[in-house]
Amino acid sequence: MTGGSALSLRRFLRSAGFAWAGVRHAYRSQPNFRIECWAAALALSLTAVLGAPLAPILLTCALVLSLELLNTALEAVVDLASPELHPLAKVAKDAAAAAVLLASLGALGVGAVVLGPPLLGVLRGGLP
Ligand SMILES: Nc1ncnc2c1ncn2[C@@H]1O[C@H](COP(=O)(O)OP(=O)(O)OP(=O)(O)O)[C@@H](O)[C@H]1O
Repeated sequence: MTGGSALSLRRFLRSAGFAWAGVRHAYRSQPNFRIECWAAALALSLTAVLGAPLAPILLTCALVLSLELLNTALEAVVDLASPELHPLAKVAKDAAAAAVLLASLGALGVGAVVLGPPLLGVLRGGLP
């Protein structure tokens, strides 16, 4: 490994460590993020057990969790910039919360379309 690529790997691992700290902070401080993590784990387990297509479920889980992390980041920035009540702070927080809600509703739809039929099949007869 050349000196340059060793340096890039170290930089990548350092950045990944910061990102992991963000995930741990969100998991500790945001009840909604905890629920979404466990819902994603459940959806991915069901996908594996039922032999359903993985890609749409994986992408949907990543979308919801990423938006919740961005919502957490935005809340922190808004609280830092505007600790007092301000109409623009409310717009920012509510719009970010709406993005998470919209993605979560979409995830429910994707889950129903992708996992619904094989789940019904199992409930009617046995594993596929
Ligand atoms: N600085 C502020 N100025 C104006 N409105 C705010 C401000 N901070 C929060 N709000 C509004 O008050 C309501 C509740 O805000 P809060 O921060 O408790 O959000 P939340 O939805 O409970 O999210 P979380 O529980 O993840 O912090 C939201 O409508 C939000 O937009």
